[in-house]
Amino acid sequence: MLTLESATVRFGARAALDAVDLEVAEHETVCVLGPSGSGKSTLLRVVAGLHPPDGGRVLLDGADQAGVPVHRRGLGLMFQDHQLFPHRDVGANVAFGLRMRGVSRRDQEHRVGELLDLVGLPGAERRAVAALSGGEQQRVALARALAPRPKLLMLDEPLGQLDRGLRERLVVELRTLFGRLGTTVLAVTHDQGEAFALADRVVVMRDGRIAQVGTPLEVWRRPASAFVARFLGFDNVVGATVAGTVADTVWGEVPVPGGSPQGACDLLVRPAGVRIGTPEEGLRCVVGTRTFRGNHVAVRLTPERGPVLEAECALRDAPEEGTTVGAGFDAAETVVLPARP
Ligand SMILES: Nc1ncnc2c1ncn2[C@@H]1O[C@H](COP(=O)(O)OP(=O)(O)OP(=O)(O)O)[C@@H](O)[C@H]1O
Repeated sequence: MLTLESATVRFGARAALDAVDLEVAEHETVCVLGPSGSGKSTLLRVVAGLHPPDGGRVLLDGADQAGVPVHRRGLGLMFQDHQLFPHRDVGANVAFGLRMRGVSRRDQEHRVGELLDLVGLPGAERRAVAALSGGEQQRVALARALAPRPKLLMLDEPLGQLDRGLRERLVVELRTLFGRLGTTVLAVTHDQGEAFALADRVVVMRDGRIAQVGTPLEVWRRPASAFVARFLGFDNVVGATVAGTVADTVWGEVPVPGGSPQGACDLLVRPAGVRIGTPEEGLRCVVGTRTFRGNHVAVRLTPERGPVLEAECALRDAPEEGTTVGAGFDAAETVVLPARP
């Protein structure tokens, strides 16, 4: 339904979007992720028609959108810079897009009621926007974006300003809602947790290019590069040379899954794949900080050689800070990443 063909946007000599190809299928939720400045908002703005591409094309249902203004693209926008109208009540905010399209007053009222039920704010039509909590305002903004039944809903940091607990709850609600409505969604977020919980596919961006596209599970299991691995929060990445099922690294020999690419590469060892034993077993390390994360502990280990290692262990197995332990590696939790460029 949405196709980007080699979409390019330049600011001066720099490409904020560098020949990006992307397809979003009908009923699909795609989340674009990436560090600050990687081009996420630029991608959304090009699709929305808020910024013309300097090269390439944007197609919606096969139709080239060159020259088509924002309000003619059939999109629902929920952008940070499209805040609610503070002096209008909830009903008037949700009805905005319908009024613009000349929908009759009766139909507007009916649709607004429907939308408010849908986003969990039944009967809120006459409430003042300023008197709503952040989460409620977010729901109103969503109802407003959905009201004209857009063919594509575009969200920019949809839950950005909300606190963590509320975000986690809303993200599940959104996913259920989009599934039920069959809405096609393109969302941008810098929060990986949010993207992974919401998306059918995630797009990881770096310097205006796509670093990886895949389902959350694919990207999580097999990051395409050291960049993606680090972006996902995996810091145990070292240079390695793989021969058979063994990677030679600064940490010593690390077992890797059968069928891994051979030769020079980057190697990711997930924290769950670092086993902590006695100093006689494996790589000698001094135990640094321990961070309690609900049902496990993240332990930072300083090995006798090579970069810091993060290990994950059960609460009762967490070693004392300052003690010396031995680290072993589990092949099932290692991923051979493509060679460095
Ligand atoms: N109007 C503009 N003029 C000049 N440069 C711009 C403009 N808009 C964006 N850029 C540059 O383009 C690059 C991509 O910006 P963009 O806002 O798309 O990134 P982003 O991934 O959305 O970042 P963030 O997460 O911080 O919002 C950045 O280097 C940014 O400085």
